[in-house]
Amino acid sequence: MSTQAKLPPSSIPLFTTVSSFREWRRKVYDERKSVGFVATMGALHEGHLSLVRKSLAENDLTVMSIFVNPAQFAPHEDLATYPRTLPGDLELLTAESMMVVNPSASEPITRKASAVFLPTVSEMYPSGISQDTSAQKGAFVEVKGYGHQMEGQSRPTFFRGVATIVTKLFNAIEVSGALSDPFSRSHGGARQPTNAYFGQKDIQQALLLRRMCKDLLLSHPDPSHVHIVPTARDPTNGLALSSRNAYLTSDGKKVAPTLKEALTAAESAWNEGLTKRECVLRAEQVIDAKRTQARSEGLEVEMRLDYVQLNDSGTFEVVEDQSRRLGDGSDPVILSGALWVDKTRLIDNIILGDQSRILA
Ligand SMILES: Nc1ncnc2c1ncn2[C@@H]1O[C@H](COP(=O)(O)OP(=O)(O)OP(=O)(O)O)[C@@H](O)[C@H]1O
Ligand SMILES: CC(C)(CO)[C@@H](O)C(=O)[O-]
Ligand code: BAL
Repeated sequence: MSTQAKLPPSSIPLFTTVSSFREWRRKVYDERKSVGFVATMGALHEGHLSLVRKSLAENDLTVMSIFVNPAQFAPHEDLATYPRTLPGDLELLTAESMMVVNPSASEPITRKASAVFLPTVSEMYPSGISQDTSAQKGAFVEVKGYGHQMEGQSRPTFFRGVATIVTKLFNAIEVSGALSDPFSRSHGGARQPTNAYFGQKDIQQALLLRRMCKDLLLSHPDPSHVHIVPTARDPTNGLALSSRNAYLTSDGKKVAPTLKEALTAAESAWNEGLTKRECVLRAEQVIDAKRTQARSEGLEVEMRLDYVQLNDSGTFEVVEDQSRRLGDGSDPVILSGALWVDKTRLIDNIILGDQSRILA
């Protein structure tokens, strides 16, 4: 099944071309299997594995893609140095298994990941890909009006790159199932994955992708099959797990949890009824205090706050004050932030209001 000589050994089938992947997908379509899809850039950690576990629990089969997508990195960003750890990733994924009770079988069955899609850059971008958007050729997907706030303010070309690659990945898993087929109808046509799983850590990305599925009238997944899974954290200090945490120095690791602490302080301020400005001030105070402490302890680390923001989770528009009431049936508010620790950019968020309206 493996189509590339240099791939590490793997008991999970690996596919590097769209055609070989689709062949596999067609076969499982014919076998009437539901498929869960977890898109990643590799360098796997517990956060990725939490998405895999949810998919294993909810689908017959689980597929992961590992692809470091050049189009979502700006020219000055870390495409060249992004951690690439395929052998370790495959070991972690292979170790994941889940017992599930299948009503049609007498014994519980064990589910494991069923396939990994590892395309090359030229497979995903047949017209080539430049990180300079003005030099790009080919088709791209933009979700207008939802990509310039929060992360998009600091990374203006990021969401265009993400929306484009995720559309391609969804399409790569397409099979031409007959829409008249009853199984196909109940699974939205079986042309794209049954369920897709994204992490809350990248909340704007996940919500924007839901919006994209809605606006492009995608049926597989339709927006209700785009699931958002809570952020997995380091249990000792609350730091959101992230592949880029691997860049942190030992001093950097000591201050990295400050972002979550700052957001928690802002959350308390919000719960006291304060305005956005006051909430942001609280967060900044936490970071300033940690910077002072780090200096006094002789840590060699620089911290620079990129932003702390409050945004409506439906529109992404900035929420200025409590006149935007929670609990009145309206969309929750996202309290999010980005912090540079030396050259590592950390992001995190807290959902204010009814999380169940977003996480599912
Ligand atoms: N801590 C986490 N908890 C839950 N999901 C996560 C976590 N970290 C990443 N994910 C999700 O895993 C998927 C793949 O993410 P990706 O491969 O970019 O990893 P990452 O750790 O977010 O990397 P980076 O450091 O580049 O942000 C995304 O849907 C992302 O939101
Ligand atoms: C969704 C994604 C795999 C697209 O490249 C990436 O942005 C990520 O890993 O979060
Ligand atoms: N986890 C989001 C991918 C990125 O920052 O490029």
